[in-house]
Amino acid sequence: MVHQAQGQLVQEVATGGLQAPPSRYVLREKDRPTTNGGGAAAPPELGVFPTVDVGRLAEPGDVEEAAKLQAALQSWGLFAVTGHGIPAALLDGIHKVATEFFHMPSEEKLKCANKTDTGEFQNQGYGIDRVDTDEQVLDWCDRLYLQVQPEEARQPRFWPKHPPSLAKLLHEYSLRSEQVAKQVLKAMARALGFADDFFLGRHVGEDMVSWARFTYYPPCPRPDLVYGLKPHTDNSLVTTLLLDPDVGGLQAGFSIPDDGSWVEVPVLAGGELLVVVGDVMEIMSNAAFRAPKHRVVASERERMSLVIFYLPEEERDMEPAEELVGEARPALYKKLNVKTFTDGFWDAFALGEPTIDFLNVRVDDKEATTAVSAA
Ligand SMILES: O=C(O)CCC(=O)C(=O)O
Ligand SMILES: [Fe+2]
Repeated sequence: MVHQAQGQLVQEVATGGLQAPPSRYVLREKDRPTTNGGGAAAPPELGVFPTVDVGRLAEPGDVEEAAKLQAALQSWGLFAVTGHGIPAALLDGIHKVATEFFHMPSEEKLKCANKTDTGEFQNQGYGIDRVDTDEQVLDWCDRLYLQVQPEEARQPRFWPKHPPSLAKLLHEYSLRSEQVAKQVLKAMARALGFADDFFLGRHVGEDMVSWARFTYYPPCPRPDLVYGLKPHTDNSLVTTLLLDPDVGGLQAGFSIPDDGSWVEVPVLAGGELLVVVGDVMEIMSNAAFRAPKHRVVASERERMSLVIFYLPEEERDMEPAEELVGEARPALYKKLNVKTFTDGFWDAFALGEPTIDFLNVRVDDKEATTAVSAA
């Protein structure tokens, strides 16, 4: 339920020598990042933070790299990617220019505001994430959210005209990022013993939809009291992230050991991208791959990240691939429409709930037993 009042830009809240975040941002004590495991080193079960070379993954004979991907998917569900061939100047350029965008006066940025022509909130554009209730604890970030693919679905009114190179750099970066996402999806198919076109082509279709999210985390006077971005799993098959090369804050949440630990994702300063498995992949793979929970802890320094989410086309249905369902492993998730899922993501996100639980997508044990015995 979209609230009438959508709240202030965090960047405006954060100006003028603010001593502490206003109460709308302050978490209950039990949720605060410092009292809740607050970014520990990885437990030994997780191993070192995984890095995969996508150039090597493209060579089907490279079993060593395939094994690294497999291990990364079974442990963290997210990993750094090297060997993508994206020029450092492009990565650097898009990061700088997008940061410049957030440094421009609000008046300029609000030309791309996340409002429809009649002033209603909509996901696309510049602003804060959707506010649904007065009780919702707000995240310490502003964002610019844009549909990137298919190209004909882009809505130019939300694409910044300033800085002038931003749109062109986003376009160039998105072409490169798409190649990375596709390489990873092909390798994930191979990791399950299928051909490259198992996800891309067969279960996802030929054309993916993609959304870019630039997130700006203004300097926060008390990072221990707020979330930069609340815990969530991504609404995607896979997500590529260009993290801030200087300021960390992304943390992954694990249930090993089962104490709600949060583990720091390292700052990637060598031109690596990060790839994260999303909910849609968890469903389609029948939980062969799981979407990791993650969150961002704010900082006293500003931070900017660029994320691209890859999804199947809206009108398609998603469900566990039939090849991954059998007597030994019944379908763990129900079939549902991609658009229903992505719309549900925003409702769930505002509540801070996982979309899969919010939309009741999991098949419960009783249903699973009935489905198997009926088959
Ligand atoms: O800013 C980051 O590092 C992560 C952002 C993120 O998880 C998201 O936009 O889904
Ligand atoms: Fe995310």
